[in-house]
Amino acid sequence: MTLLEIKNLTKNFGGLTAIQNVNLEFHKNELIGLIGPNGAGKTTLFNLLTGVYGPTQGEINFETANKVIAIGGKKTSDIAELGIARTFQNIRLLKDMSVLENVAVAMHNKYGAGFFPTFFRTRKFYQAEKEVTDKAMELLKIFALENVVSERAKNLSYGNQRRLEIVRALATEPSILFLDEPAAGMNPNESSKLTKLIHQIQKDFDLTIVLIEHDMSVVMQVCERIYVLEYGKVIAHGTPQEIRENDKVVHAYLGGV
Ligand SMILES: Nc1ncnc2c1ncn2[C@@H]1O[C@H](COP(=O)(O)OP(=O)(O)OP(=O)(O)O)[C@@H](O)[C@H]1O
Repeated sequence: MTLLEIKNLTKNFGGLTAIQNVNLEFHKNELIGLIGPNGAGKTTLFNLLTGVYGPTQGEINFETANKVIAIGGKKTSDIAELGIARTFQNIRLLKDMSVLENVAVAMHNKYGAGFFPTFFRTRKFYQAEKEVTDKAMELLKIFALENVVSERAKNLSYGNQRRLEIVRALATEPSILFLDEPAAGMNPNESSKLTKLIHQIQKDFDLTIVLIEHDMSVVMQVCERIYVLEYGKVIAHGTPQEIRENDKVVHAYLGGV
């Protein structure tokens, strides 16, 4: 079943067309890879899907609560509220806050107790606070971060910062999660562990995950379907096996060598 559909999507930056007439769809509960050479338009596509940019042309339709909503050009916060979450290529954490606080802030909208209970510290306030902490701890455990909950985010290792970013995105209880190079900068062992974890959470949380990743072994291992972008266009789409054997893809990556 289609969760998110993109129709004839185009994004121009002045004279440069970063996304050109792209059509694609993401289904419920699948893990999709988005690959392509540097500058192909992968991050721009994520930015269009999460409201960082508005489209120059085209439609982005997202299904939620049995309704289809056009989200192209909507504000980032409105899109997040609909159940669309993401991580960034450059890690964006609240660096001076603790690991637990980072997750709690991300959950704030969903579990916030409101002004009155918060100001007067009512039972509802303490109940909401406990709910947030329990839920945050549950997620942090899955990502093996439960022993560093009091650390400031900036003091975590690079790999743990990346994992915390994913926890923050999951804390918003999304139905679709966009991960922009989650394993970038990790060593092969860390990267392989994270890949398995992403696969696991996609199943356990009934999530749709779209993954931008340069490491082909990662993409080929876990993704059910793959879209390949080059110069802002979809040049191929299919199963890992089909993509591996696609001449256009081989050409795009190897430059016809
Ligand atoms: N805000 C912007 N203003 C102008 N040009 C931009 C902007 N954002 C992206 N571009 C251009 O759009 C094209 C696509 O960039 P994008 O970052 O989406 O590619 P990418 O596939 O994510 O690349 P990489 O794998 O290197 O991260 C590039 O030519 C880039 O320079």
